[in-house]
Amino acid sequence: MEHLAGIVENIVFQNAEGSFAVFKLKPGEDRSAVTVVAGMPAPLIGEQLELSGEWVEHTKFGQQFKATACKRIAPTSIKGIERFLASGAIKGIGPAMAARLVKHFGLETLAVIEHKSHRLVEIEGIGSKKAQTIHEAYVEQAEIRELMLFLETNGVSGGYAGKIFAQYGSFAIAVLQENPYRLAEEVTGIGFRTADQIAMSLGLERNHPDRLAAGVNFALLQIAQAGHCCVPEEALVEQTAKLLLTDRNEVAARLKALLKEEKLCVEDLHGMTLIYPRHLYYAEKNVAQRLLKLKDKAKLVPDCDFPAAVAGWESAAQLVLGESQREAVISALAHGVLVLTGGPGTGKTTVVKGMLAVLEAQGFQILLAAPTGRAAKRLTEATGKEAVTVHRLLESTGGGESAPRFTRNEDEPLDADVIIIDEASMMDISLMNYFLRAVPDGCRVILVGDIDQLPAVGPGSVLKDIIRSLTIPLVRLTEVFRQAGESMIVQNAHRINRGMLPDYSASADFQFREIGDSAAVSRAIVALCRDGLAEEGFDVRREVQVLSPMHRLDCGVENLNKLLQEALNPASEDKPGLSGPGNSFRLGDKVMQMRNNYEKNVFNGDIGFIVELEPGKLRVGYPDNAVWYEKNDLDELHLAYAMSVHKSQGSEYPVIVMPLIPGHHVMLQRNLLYTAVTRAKERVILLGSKAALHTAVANDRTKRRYSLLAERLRGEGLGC
Ligand SMILES: Nc1ncnc2c1ncn2[C@@H]1O[C@H](COP(=O)(O)OP(=O)(O)OP(=O)(O)O)[C@@H](O)[C@H]1O
Repeated sequence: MEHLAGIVENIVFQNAEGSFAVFKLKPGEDRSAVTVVAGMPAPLIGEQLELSGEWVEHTKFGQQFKATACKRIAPTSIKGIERFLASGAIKGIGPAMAARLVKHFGLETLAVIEHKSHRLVEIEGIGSKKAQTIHEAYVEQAEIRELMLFLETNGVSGGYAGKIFAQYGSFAIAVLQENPYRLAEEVTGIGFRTADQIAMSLGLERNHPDRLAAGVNFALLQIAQAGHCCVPEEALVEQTAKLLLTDRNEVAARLKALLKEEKLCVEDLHGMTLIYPRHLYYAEKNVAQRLLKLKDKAKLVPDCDFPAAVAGWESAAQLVLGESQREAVISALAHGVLVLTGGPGTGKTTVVKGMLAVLEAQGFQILLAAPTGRAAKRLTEATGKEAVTVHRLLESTGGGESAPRFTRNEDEPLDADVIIIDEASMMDISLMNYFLRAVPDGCRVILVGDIDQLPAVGPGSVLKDIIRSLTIPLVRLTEVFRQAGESMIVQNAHRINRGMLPDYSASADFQFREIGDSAAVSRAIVALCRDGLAEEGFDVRREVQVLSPMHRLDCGVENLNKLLQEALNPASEDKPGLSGPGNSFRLGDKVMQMRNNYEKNVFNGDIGFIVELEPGKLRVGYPDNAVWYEKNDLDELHLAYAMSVHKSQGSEYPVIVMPLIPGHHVMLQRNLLYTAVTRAKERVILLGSKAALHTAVANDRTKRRYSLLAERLRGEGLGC
């Protein structure tokens, strides 16, 4: 083991995850800088480091010091102090100010900033307010550096320090020492594994009660992320024990204690014990309760001949409704809660227009909403009546993902007699709960959606469960009203839904391009977007959406995004860039918000473009607002040239391009292909192997999600 000490001169490279950096270190005034490679986040320029490691010879870059341990020391030389201050590490100090400070205070500069900040006013350009800001920024920075060191010593990337500091401030290290698992619950973007790494490094026992409890919660979180509201007890114990590498019996005993303390909830049904996280238990229970209540409590429509009212609208609209369509409009008048489902072109929007007309004629106050901004916009365009997102409807006012705050709730319900939600298949159990809590008694609720599409990304399969319960009035539209030949996309969507291969023989709007290997498919997708579709006049970044069934592999979302970014928005000297975990962003990039952020008022799946980029932060322009992201928030953003089919739900695009390759076999499912195809308005282009297409069409096995909503609606011995 060799040792090397010096001042960081500049950063050559750092990866987005903060786990690897290459930098130049100057070991002394008279020695030239050496290259250091280290598995850690990049240090600050001007920082003094003491490194341990070994000298290695790189075939291309020559001699380098490979550091395995790093100790950071506050800069001690005049030059080091100036470089450190000039690096931008302290808000309010740039290179010119750094030079002035060092010239005036010399080696004492950092001590003055920290302990005698009133003296800073001796420098031209610093008033007492600015002196205070500089002092605070320095102290905070010093604390963050200490926290970074603590994290790195415990085997965790120092890159998390900013987020952790933002949550706990000066108490951060104390919190981590007391119970590191709080990180997983309280700091967004930090999960169980990071917390566990710290705990293990601090010497916590494997079967410590805090660790077992955190493991159970993490396993439950993973289960919820897979779409379940609850999980059989044995499966939870098994998964937790595997995760923690501990004994099953100890996990089972800890789980029993958590249930006794009511930290988790439990339900016994048909000899099966199902465990819930608390919030999902109460959400499911409340959704069932509210639906049953609203179903029977609708304001009556007196003196109205329903069929005559509907016939009146048909003649006014010069349209003859199909039988099921008519039944749907009549049901909207007759029932408190109604589910309307059907595939593309079966007339859901037409029926919604009919419902609006007949319900408005009764003097009802009607609100329209959809789970995503794009779906709400489409509904507005189709009906001519303003529709908003469910979050906007409920007047979201911030809060975390697990505890959002809405102005509208049971105490301040929505002002409406009828609320119609489109794309309701995308509502997970939590959002449905928040929504139904805000619906006043007597108000009608109409849920419109296509149950053959993928279920919501979040937990539950609410719309399917409601239908499965057979307790809520339902109208299913099956007749396709779009003209045959008008759109092969709609015809093919229905073929796929029935398990038949799509017909791509003669139509330009539904194409299948057979390409053998996956790398060639990814290249073909890039060429199609950059050249083919662009030459045809499509605004590729806005009108074409590449979808993929998977995240990994050549044709997965991640790789396609990298290739498409390079092709559609290449790097150039005058285009600034910024790295986040997993993604490097450039001015002009198309990006997607990956989770609900109630503070910023942007939500999972929102798409925008980077409109401004400054050192350490960038701004994304969304259709309705523009939002700044600091470097710490960049894990919330992904490139969106390509996206998963799940994320595309609720949106429509002129052109959909999608790879279908055998390597994606676990995700080759009928409802996934169906969802992808129904996103396209003008053209679908599938590229890949026929075998993969056949597999996707034939595979209608969808995993049932654990949920007891249908059973609760049926009152099967469960409290609700
Ligand atoms: N009863 C009807 N008679 C004639 N045309 C109809 C009828 N119902 C719907 N259509 C027409 O069929 C087409 C599809 O209807 P609509 O847009 O309402 O369906 P949708 O289920 O909302 O479809 P998508 O999900 O694809 O948007 C439209 O052109 C509409 O005008």
